[in-house]
Amino acid sequence: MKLLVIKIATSHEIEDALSVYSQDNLNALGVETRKRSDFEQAGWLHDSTVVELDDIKDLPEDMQFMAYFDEEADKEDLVKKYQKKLEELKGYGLNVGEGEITTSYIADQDWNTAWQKYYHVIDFSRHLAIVPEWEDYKPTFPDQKLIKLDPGLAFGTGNHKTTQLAMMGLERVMIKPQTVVDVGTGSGILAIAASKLGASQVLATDISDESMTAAKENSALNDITNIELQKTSLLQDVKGKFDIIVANILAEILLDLIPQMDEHLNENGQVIFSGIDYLQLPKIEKALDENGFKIDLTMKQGRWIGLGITRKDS
Ligand SMILES: C[S@@+](CC[C@H](N)C(=O)[O-])C[C@H]1O[C@@H](n2cnc3c(N)ncnc32)[C@H](O)[C@@H]1O
Repeated sequence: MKLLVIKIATSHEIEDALSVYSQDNLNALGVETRKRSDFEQAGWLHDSTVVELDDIKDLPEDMQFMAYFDEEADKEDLVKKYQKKLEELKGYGLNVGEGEITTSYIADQDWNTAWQKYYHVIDFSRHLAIVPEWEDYKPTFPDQKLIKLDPGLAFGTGNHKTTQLAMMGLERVMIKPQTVVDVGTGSGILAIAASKLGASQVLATDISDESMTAAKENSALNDITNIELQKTSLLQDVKGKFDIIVANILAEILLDLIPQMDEHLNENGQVIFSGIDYLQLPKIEKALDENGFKIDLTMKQGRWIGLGITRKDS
């Protein structure tokens, strides 16, 4: 079998936006970037070996973004969608660089394992470490909890800044064994983090089949029995109320979640949002205000924003 590769000559400013769009909206099997700054940094780091940038084959002007798809995927349609996305991002005032899109096919014999070389242990905090299934890790603190993970085709390796912001938020708000709903669970990473941090019961929802498979397998990998899965859009058809709602999804989708939150949040409940590009923050603030919520905590990594939210009257 072969893979379709879509390569975009672009700018590092839109790396995260293209990664999330490729995986969430276009179901890419994987994404990869080559940045000029990485090569330049290599020249600095190994100061005994001066890296001659001119000698590097196919050196990106700024960044090359590669997305991998099944060979049956509609190439022309994907190219059109990427062109549209670049236009949209440009409209937000972002630098999209050259924007040239090329396509090719490669044999996929190594793909399933080749990407594993990019995922290593993330010693995330004093409380949590994310450990790929194929790696060994001994915690520095004896009570540091390990999240064992094989993300499969679902989003959520722990490497993404948006996942990390959501985990920071969870660590901040979980102060007793509370109930949690993880909306858009992907690999299940946040649901597992919540369970490991002491949640009494966790519900994880997602619209994608890949996510349901990955989250189920990852719960089992971590010997977790208090995570329930429900395939649905956001909190639609979800029964009951929770102490904590956590959601790492793009802002446009969070806007649909906000009106559903009151019905599913216990008294004094808390909400953690991540996945918000800073340019989209005003829209989120307005929707929260209109729905009776206020922001108590704002976290930022790069251009991504994470929020801690409560009801206005709490
Ligand atoms: C950015 S990923 C986050 C994955 C994981 N929670 C993490 O933090 O790494 C967003 C996830 O939301 C899911 N998603 C997108 N739209 C959704 C919707 N309307 N309802 C439920 N899940 C949705 C996607 O399938 C994807 O798994």
